Amino acid sequence: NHDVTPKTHVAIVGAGIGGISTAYWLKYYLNDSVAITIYESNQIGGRLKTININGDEYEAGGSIIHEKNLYMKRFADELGLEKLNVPKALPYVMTNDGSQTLFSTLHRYIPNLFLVLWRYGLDAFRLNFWLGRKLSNFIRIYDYQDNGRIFNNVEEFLQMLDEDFSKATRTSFRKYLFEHGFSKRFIDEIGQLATLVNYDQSVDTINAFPGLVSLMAAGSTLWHVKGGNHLVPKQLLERLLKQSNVQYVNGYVKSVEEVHRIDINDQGGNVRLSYKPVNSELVHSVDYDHIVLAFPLHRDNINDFVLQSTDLFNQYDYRMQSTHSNFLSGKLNCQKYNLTNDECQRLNAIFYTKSSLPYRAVAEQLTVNTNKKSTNQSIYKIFSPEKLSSEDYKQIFDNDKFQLIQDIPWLAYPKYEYPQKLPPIQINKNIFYVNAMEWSASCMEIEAISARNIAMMLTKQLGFELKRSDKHIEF
Ligand SMILES: CC(C)=CCC/C(C)=C/CC/C(C)=C/CSC[C@H](N)C(=O)O
Repeated sequence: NHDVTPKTHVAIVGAGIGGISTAYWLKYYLNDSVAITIYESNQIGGRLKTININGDEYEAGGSIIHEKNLYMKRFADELGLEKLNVPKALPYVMTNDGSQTLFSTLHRYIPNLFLVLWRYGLDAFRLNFWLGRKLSNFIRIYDYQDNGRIFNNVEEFLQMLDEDFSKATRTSFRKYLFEHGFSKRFIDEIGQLATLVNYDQSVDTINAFPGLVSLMAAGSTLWHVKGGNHLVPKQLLERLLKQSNVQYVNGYVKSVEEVHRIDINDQGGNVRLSYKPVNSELVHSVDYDHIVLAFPLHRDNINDFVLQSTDLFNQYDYRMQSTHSNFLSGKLNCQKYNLTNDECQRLNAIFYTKSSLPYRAVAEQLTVNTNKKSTNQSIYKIFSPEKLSSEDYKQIFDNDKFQLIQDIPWLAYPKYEYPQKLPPIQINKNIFYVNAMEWSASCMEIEAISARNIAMMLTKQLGFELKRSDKHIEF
């Protein structure tokens, strides 16, 4: 019933996948009893974005989704967005520092499975079996959430799925894999490749939970949204805005603070949000019942943002990992790997396992619309922790046969450590923090899981029944 006056007013700060899916789940549970205002100073989609090169779009932010990521799948299906599988068998070379090949899937006649078995022996088999079991434990989350189970902090989330997930946050990925019986070669190559490519950290510095998520991303069926993953938050927002009591404000939120009301009859909100619309210098203040922070709080932004619990954040040094996505056209230098012309033509990616190198991986890009390479020229994306020089590019491409199209620096994900300090999901009674969960491991699905959990916490706190999952929200 759209005439019902909302009982609670919620502000969501951030229109990335975390913020928009929080709005989705809040509407799912509270429908007309909630009024939502979403604030964003930048583009909708946050770290989900594409880049246009000569009329073709390529993923420039979060790019892959696992086949068992059921919330991302649900969103795409409800929006009628097409899911395109990431091709599995694209040939690649793995090298330590570019001077020699450690492993390659370029062989025309020997199946990759044999190559893997030859190099990694039984580790390759055990990995599949073991990861499969870990994945079954992870996907328990969907049943738990469908049945109304809430977790109050990140540690509880990990514990309820698999006790080993929580232990994993306290140890290095190298030690964890070693203790689970994997060989040094497997750890130095497969483990290292997975964590460097997905989180720009080595097996020695990252803790084992994001390590596991990286391995999940390296060895499974993955997909992306046709047209770009950012279409999920963008189109969800468009649909939500057609509902009653959902608003969007293009403004920069400067602060969020609790309001202490002296008069108990004073019915104003509990938390005050101050913001500056993007095209104005005027600061406005609005009171809300609840505020959901849907962007990462870290040591470089926490003090710009007045939050009474900053102490809680300052005592831990939460940092983000800065990453550059460099888009180039060019021709790879294949001589280093003794490849024939034909092999060089087929080569899709080079992965480097030496973490002190200035770059992590170079891969030819597929357009987000066709899932195919550009017909005009080869477009490559190189991940690097710092800005690259032309000398660096010359190590990868044939002589001067390359052109830098764009270097996109971004704060891509948290910098993980062990033991991992995990921020609170509920900062105080009325302020929630969706991105706390990305300090377990950062990916779209974990944001959507976190969003549902917060919507459930709020629904319960307001005294409403949590409905059992009946699959679809009605728009
Ligand atoms: C921990 C276990 C057993 C399962 C995790 C399941 C899961 C959440 C899989 C997601 C894997 C994935 C697609 C990770 C992406 S990592 C960040 C990446 N660089 C990106 O493009 O988003």
